[in-house]
Amino acid sequence: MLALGKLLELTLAGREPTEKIQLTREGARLHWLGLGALEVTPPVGADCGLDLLLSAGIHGNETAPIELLDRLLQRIASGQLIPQARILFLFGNPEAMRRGERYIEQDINRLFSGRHEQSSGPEALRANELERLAAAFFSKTGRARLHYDLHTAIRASKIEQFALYPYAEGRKHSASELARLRAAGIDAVLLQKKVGITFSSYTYAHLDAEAFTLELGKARPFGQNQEVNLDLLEQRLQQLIENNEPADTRLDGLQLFSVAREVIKHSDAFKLNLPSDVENFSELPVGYLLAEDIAGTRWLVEEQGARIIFPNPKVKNGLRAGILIVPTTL
Ligand SMILES: O=C(O)CCC(=O)N[C@@H](CCC(=O)O)C(=O)O
Ligand SMILES: [Zn+2]
Repeated sequence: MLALGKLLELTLAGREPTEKIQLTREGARLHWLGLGALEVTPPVGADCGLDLLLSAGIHGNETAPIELLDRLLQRIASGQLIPQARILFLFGNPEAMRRGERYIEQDINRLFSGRHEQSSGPEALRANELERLAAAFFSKTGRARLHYDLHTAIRASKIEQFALYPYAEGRKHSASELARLRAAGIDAVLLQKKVGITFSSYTYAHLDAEAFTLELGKARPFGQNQEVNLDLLEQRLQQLIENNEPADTRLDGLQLFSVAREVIKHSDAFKLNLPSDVENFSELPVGYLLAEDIAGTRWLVEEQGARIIFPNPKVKNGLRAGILIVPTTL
């Protein structure tokens, strides 16, 4: 296998490879662009016109997707997988990955779409660099652009594998992208209703890519991901890379939700009225007092069929401490 196939090892060791560009025997080109960043170009004449950005490790302790990208890249570097798509592999937060932490100083996934400019520290610098790498990758015209930002969740989930589909003014969510996700084993999709500050929101709203955050199970340390079954997603990604994806337009069984409200923590007085082990997608009855905050602020559930995801009272003030979602249709 080519040495650049060991991007994960290089990233965790903080090492720069001696050779930055290598070619596989089949003519695919691997180009190391910087820490945790590698671009794959298909052999001459084999390019199907898809630009595929695959990122993981935006949160350093979410290791199952990092291991998945490592397997895919190793297969490309050893000639088992011959790419017909351009691919950018990104490991989001290398220092947090080394420490096995979600982040070092601040959540990098709240620093995109220019937010990093109002901030400082390692994550702000890295968010700027990731935006620059993604923008350069998606700068070629006339090509399909797709970004999957792979994550795992802090807590258990009633629906294990789901996606968040960002929002941009005047743009429609794509039914064929939803069908692609369904075939990849995704059971639910949350449609965002406003522009966000996450990595997938940036590539969707600013770089015109189809983009998703994929939540793939519960976060565990490296080597302990046996319970996270990524077989369907892995198979689908390989098919995308090799350009032999079966045409699949069915949405059968895919549950759709839309974001009703983001619960924002305003102060240290914020109190979330949920058990600490509550699962994502737990239903909340109308009238339930979900949270309380400074100056008598109360978050009462008003929506029929509401469910909670990502409840987290420990986030910094000003950030989202949970999302209330409701069932929807396209
Ligand atoms: O489990 C949790 O509470 C968080 C899991 C996670 O990291 N989710 C992403 C979702 C990104 C998005 O909204 O597209 C995040 O919170 O950054
Ligand atoms: Zn995450």
